[in-house]
Amino acid sequence: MSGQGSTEGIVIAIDGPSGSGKSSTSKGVAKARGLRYLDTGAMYRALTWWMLDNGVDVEDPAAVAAAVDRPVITMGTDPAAPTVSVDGRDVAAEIRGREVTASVSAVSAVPRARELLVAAQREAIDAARREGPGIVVEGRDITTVVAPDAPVKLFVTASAEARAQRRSKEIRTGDVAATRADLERRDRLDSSRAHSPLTLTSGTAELDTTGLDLDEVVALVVDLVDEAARAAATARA
Ligand SMILES: Nc1ncnc2c1ncn2[C@@H]1O[C@H](COP(=O)(O)OP(=O)(O)OP(=O)(O)O)[C@@H](O)[C@H]1O
Ligand SMILES: Nc1ccn([C@H]2C[C@H](O)[C@@H](COP(=O)(O)O)O2)c(=O)n1
Repeated sequence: MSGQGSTEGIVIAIDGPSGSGKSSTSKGVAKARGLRYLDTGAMYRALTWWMLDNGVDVEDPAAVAAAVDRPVITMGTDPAAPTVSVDGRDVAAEIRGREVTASVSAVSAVPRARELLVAAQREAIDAARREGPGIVVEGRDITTVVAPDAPVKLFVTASAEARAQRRSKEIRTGDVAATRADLERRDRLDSSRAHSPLTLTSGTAELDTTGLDLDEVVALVVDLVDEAARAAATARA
């Protein structure tokens, strides 16, 4: 709850390039305002993990499309302890591995994969709205495709160097140049695919976090959420 407006049922849509801080910011905002949190990148990663584990050729879009209905992906949306499982198995660690990271852009470019996951994401949003608290959803096409009518839409960015430095610190590698090359490769693929590419469109505010620490970014976004809640309360009065 904010001072004047309720955040009940609110949807916050956040997109941005790899490693820009979408997950950390989304979790921080969701915790601060008692909202749920949905990491849609984890859903594409879980699907990719299943494809690799089942010997599907992830570079073959027809093979991916034919298998896409088979795994059951389940997401836990508590921002303090988000979970991701495939056919009942917790895959939180596996989906962050090198192999999945290298293949996830190919799988997420397959239209049938997007169709299924977007439908699941919209169901999660509807459930959160029905049950009260509202939700922060982050990914690559949330502001454009999944929830284009969300009252708060943000495109979180940071320079490639800042993103590479942050990610290198997180995964404890000194090879910042290789980390940067990985991030930039994924950004290129995710921004140039034919279906639902990562794009900043009008109506979405860009937030460049290059010179800001995480607490500052979370505080800025919480202010935007409270402002949207107040505006909604005023419109209802
Ligand atoms: N404003 C910030 N200042 C410093 N570090 C940050 C900031 N925002 C995020 N980080 C750190 O940067 C790393 C990447 O952040 P995060 O995982 O939230 O990015 P992401 O956009 O969700 O990445 P991906 O798209 O790969 O899932 C994490 O280690 C996180 O703690
Ligand atoms: N809404 C989304 C979310 C993610 N993806 C794809 C593209 C990313 O490279 C990959 C992994 O996401 P991350 O964990 O880095 O956030 O999943 C997408 O296409 N659409």
